[in-house]
Amino acid sequence: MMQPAIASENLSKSFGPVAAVDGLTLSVDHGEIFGLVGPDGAGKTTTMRLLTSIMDPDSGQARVCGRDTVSEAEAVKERIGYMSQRFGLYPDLSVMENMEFYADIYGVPRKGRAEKIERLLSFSNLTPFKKRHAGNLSGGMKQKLGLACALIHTPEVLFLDEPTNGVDPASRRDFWRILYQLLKEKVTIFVSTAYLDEAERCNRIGLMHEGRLMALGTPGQVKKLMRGSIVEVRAARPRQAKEILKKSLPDAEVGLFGDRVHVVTDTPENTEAETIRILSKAGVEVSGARLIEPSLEDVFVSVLGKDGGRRE
Ligand SMILES: Nc1ncnc2c1ncn2[C@@H]1O[C@H](COP(=O)(O)OP(=O)(O)OP(=O)(O)O)[C@@H](O)[C@H]1O
Repeated sequence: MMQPAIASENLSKSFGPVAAVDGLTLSVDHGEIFGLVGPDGAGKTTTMRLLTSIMDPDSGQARVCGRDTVSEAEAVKERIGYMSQRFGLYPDLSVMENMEFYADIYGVPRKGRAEKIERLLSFSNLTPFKKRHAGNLSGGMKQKLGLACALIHTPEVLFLDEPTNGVDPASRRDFWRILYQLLKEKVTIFVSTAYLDEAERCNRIGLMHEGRLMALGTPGQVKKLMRGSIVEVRAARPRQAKEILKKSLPDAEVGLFGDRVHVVTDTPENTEAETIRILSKAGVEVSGARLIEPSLEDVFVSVLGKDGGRRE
């Protein structure tokens, strides 16, 4: 039987009193795109560092491409690509020179190297910019160059730590198109993100909070973990509507999602009518209340608590 691309068992790492990664057990198959989702400080970066053999765990173990991340760290590093949050691009070097630099670092053979760089530049739509200094690229283009550099040695597994953080929506879509192309070429992708719309695009996701996996499965399976139903309320003054509903419905969970108020309840039929009644009585104009399918964001709030699970 083929080994999974990534397999970890009870992987743990603490920094003083903080359990950054706490008993992480998961496995990712070849050709899969797996999303690690969680708020800032959840332990995503530490997980990446453990799986990419940059840091050793305190306990537990992990195998990547069939190799142990501690005793066979070099073999792991040869087979993976890693784009960290502070991926080192050289601003004074051109796009092309950055690629050359990483090709040297990874020991990519001279023979066939030029073709490979050309192919990666074209793949990431950077060919027209190959002479431009990396420092003068837009945020989205920098991320694409980072990706191209992480792919220079044809890795089997690609680790991407919040690759689209702070990138505009159009560039994020563009970046994901490239990731899907890579999947077609049978690269396994392990990506962390704080964006839930991106999590929806993964084959499977792990929801991480305070170093632990709170949920693991396809986005559809994770959504089924949601307790209760959601009534979405559209009101003229959503913030005020949220506060009023919070006070009037102490047993329900009330949150603001964009300009909509979500009320989590076990009795959706009653709640639909009740929210309209409560808000109308308080003088807040309501244009509708209806039962909706939970999004991953709803699940996130329901699993992690009202603050979204941020660790200070
Ligand atoms: N080198 C370190 N020394 C001390 N504490 C650390 C170190 N690295 C991480 N931590 C702590 O471990 C916890 C998890 O951090 P980690 O960076 O893995 O989370 P994250 O989910 O990647 O968040 P972010 O997106 O902000 O990087 C945090 O409380 C963080 O402060």
